Amino acid sequence: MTNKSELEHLDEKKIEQSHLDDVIELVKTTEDRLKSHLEIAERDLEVINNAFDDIHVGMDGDAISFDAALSIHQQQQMLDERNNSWQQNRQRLDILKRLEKTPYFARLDFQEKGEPKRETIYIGMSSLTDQNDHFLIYDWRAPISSIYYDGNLGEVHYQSPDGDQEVDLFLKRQFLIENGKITSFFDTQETIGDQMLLEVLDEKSSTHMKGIVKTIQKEQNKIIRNTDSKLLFVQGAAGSGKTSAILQRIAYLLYRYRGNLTSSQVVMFSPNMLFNDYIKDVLPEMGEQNMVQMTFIQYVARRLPNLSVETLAEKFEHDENSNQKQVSKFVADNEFFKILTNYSELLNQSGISFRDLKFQGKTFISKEKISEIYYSFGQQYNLGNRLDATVERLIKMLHRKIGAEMRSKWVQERIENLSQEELQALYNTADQEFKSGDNERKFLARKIVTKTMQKVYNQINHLRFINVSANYLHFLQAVSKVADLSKYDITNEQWDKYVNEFIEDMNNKRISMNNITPYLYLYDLITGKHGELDMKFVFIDEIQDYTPFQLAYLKFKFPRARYTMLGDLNQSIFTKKNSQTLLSEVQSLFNADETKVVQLTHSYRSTKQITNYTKSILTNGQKIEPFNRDGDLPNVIMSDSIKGSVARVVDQLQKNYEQNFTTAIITKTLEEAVALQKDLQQQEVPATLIKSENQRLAAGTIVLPSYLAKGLEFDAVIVWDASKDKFDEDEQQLIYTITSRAMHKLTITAIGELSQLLQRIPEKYYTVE
Ligand SMILES: Nc1ncnc2c1ncn2[C@@H]1O[C@H](COP(=O)(O)OP(=O)(O)OP(=O)(O)O)[C@@H](O)[C@H]1O
Repeated sequence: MTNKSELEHLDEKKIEQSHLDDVIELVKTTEDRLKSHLEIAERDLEVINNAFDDIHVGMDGDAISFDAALSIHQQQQMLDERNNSWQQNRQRLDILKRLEKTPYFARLDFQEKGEPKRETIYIGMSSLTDQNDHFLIYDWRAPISSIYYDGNLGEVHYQSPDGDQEVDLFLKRQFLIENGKITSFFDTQETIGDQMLLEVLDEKSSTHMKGIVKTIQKEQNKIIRNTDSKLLFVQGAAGSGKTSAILQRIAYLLYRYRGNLTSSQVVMFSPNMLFNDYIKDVLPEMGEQNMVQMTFIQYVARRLPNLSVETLAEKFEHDENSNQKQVSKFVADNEFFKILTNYSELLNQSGISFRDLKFQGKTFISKEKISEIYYSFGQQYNLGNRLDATVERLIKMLHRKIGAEMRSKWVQERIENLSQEELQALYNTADQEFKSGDNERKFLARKIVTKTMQKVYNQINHLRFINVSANYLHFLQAVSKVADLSKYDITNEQWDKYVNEFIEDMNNKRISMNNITPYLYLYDLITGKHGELDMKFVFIDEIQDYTPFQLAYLKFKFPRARYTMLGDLNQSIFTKKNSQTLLSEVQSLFNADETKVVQLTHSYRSTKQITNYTKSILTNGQKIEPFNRDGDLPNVIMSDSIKGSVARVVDQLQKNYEQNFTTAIITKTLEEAVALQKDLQQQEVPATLIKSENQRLAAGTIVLPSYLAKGLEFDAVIVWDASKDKFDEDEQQLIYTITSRAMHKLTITAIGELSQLLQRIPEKYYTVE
């Protein structure tokens, strides 16, 4: 830079700072205005609440007059409205407080095609207008803001509600602002310049994920702003910003469809609960509410509270032999989904198993009778309305039974033996009067029988008379007759074994991950349960760990939703898929013209040195391009005993600490994590053991098993015990997942000899100590 241009730059900075000061001033006045609105609203709420109390006090006994009821209703409505607007204003105030520190991060100068004048706009986390509705800040999600992320200078396009718009872009300026002061700014030709990205990526990791609004990349912007695909499938390398991009996408969608979309109509399936905790601040920091978030296991297991469902740890540490693998593959397949769907159609003629409905230990309506009723409805009925009609009929029978039962001996005896308190509890009012003793008896008899029969009523309404496990068992038994198992390399004996394991599990009140989804699917088909029609967007992260069956089931459960699926086929730690099969299986669930596939190949998380190392682990890997950020080469520490290796880990922790790096030590299994943390404790090295997904990430050194590290990232990672034969050949993806968690520093430890999977990596990519 010449002196002149330096001077110009300084002048320019002054002008920008003075503009920034003006904007901050306006933010502050807007804040003050809002605060006084809030105070008034709070006082109003108090007044309404007090009035409410007065109405309640004014009511005589239980009889509510029509006027009082109306008044309560009106007051309630008013209260709700005020509460809502108070809530909205509160949220807006939080946003303004953030804007006060950093109102915007970019400026664009452009001229819209056909317009006479150039325009200058500033882009920030949220929009801000002055008294004349003139925009001082544009929300990063506004249509025009798109050109900040997408375009180079010159002619660029963006999508507005009126269609494609063309503009001539003259200037793209980025600001770094701290507490209301511009620390630096730079004009860029590029999409989002490397300089700003580099500064962001150089920051330290934290126990909570950060938003990426200022530096969204062009490819990521495509994902964020896509609105026309039914299925948006994102394949991205480790650290390519898949998770970051979907969180921004959710914020974008909530903005774009404001008024028609609420956060409860967006659900995200994530790899584990630890990850949920990790990402939970991103949306609130953008002024949006979090979506519904859960893991697939949570989603299915909550429907079967009486069965214990295989856990993440059990699933990961359960070693299958090759026969079992074949069966697991078959029951996880799309084909199996179809077989089950077809089987359910046969059930419309015959075959559903029922349970006796019991009352006081005796059969009240037998399963044969229920079956007779169920199949008495004509061919035009489907499974769902057949069941509804059956429920209706059973309830009628129950009512008849109540009438008959009222005269029975046990009821008469019960009435005679009622204590004064019990009597009082049965009467509608304390001083209830009856025309005759007979009337009173009838009243009490009905109350007693209805109360006792309530259980049966609940059983009918909750469909307890359907024997779900017997139905599922019949289905499993029928599979070997309706499907050609040899096509899947499965013998009849192997299949029988699988069926017997299901029976054994049921006897022990357990269910495997393999069975739970087909089990629920059959239940839903029998009960005719429609999916959740209200859900508008479904996000599935780490898609590679889902089976085609599970995906088909989710599609069935959320039939109207648009899907965003993200994954990295190189990180399949459960399904161990190594090809594009998943993508084609997923695509088969959607129309090709409604599907969009996006590839993210740049990896932002790790230094160039770490990415070069981790990508060499993959022999069949996708294209991965490191981001040009420098750091140390990964180091491999060889020891000849566990004790020696622990001592070296302690040294490395100290070195990382000196560089201000937080370290995660990742072990393959939970057992190893527990043992290692104990060893560290003995050496008085503090480290938190994360042994379950229900825990939270802690600050400082942590030790955790591989399957809990999914989706997370740490300044420094130490891979514990990557010794020879520790990882099988098909566990390439697992070791890739572990190592790719490191942002700035990666260390591998091994005892005796290094894992054969890591020996293949070219020596130039690491050092050995
Ligand atoms: N455009 C961006 N600007 C700034 N940081 C980014 C950007 N994209 C990604 N990052 C950073 O890169 C890191 C990795 O991002 P993220 O966790 O979203 O990747 P991922 O593809 O979901 O990774 P994985 O599949 O390995 O879990 C995060 O620290 C994120 O903040």
